[in-house]
Amino acid sequence: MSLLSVKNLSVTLRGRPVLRDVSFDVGQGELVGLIGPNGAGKSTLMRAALGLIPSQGASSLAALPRVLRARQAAWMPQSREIAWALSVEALVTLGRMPHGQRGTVADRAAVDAAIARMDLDPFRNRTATRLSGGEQARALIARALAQETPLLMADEPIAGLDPEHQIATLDTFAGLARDGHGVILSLHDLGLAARHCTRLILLVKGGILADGPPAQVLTDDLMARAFHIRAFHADTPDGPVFQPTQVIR
Ligand SMILES: Nc1ncnc2c1ncn2[C@@H]1O[C@H](COP(=O)(O)OP(=O)(O)OP(=O)(O)O)[C@@H](O)[C@H]1O
Repeated sequence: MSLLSVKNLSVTLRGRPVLRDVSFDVGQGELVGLIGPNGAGKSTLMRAALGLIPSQGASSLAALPRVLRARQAAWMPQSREIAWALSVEALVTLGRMPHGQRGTVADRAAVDAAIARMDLDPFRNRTATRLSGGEQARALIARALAQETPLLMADEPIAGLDPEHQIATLDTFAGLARDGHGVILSLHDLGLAARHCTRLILLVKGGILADGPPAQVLTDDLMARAFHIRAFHADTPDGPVFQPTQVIR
């Protein structure tokens, strides 16, 4: 079942085309990594697909009324600002708002599960604005998890996390996908993308250059064209290893 369908999505910002005719579908069980150079349009694509900025073309999510959209997709933007001095538990509980936030057993279970999944039990009663950058990021991911939506979209969710929590967060997202959710996240770490994502969409200059399983996207040719890099890759008993090694000029 398709959880998001984007057709010929285009965005122009201040008179400049930033996204051109982008089309793709995301279904249950997919962990989709959106990769591409700085400025390729990854954030713009997610924001347009969510209906947060004006666009041409069609997005099944953007077409939904706001409350239904918030029940369909949780969103973690790139900016990590937490405005209010709430406890971590209160912040995560905000994720239940699209469901009515009535403090039901289901609400409390979702909040508890999200806090545990993001390893935040020791921080539960701490003021979120007084946590470190990575801890705040984990609290915001927990808020998105507590929303319990079919689709989760996150803009660079693992940037700034330590290696343990980067891997644990991607394992959590992979687990959600295995449970039948869809996950779309932008990320710059191609090694982690290779290991954890079921599919990669490579965006360059506002258009899709490649879309498929990691092994079909992280090729020498596409890496040279998109990023001007060469990389070492190998299949190991622990899974694929992909390490960018040098810039090609
Ligand atoms: N509000 C805006 N007004 C004008 N141009 C913008 C605006 N926001 C983004 N852009 C431009 O749109 C392009 C795509 O930006 P976007 O943030 O989507 O890229 P990205 O792939 O997410 O980049 P990064 O990897 O650096 O986060 C960039 O060239 C950027 O300068």
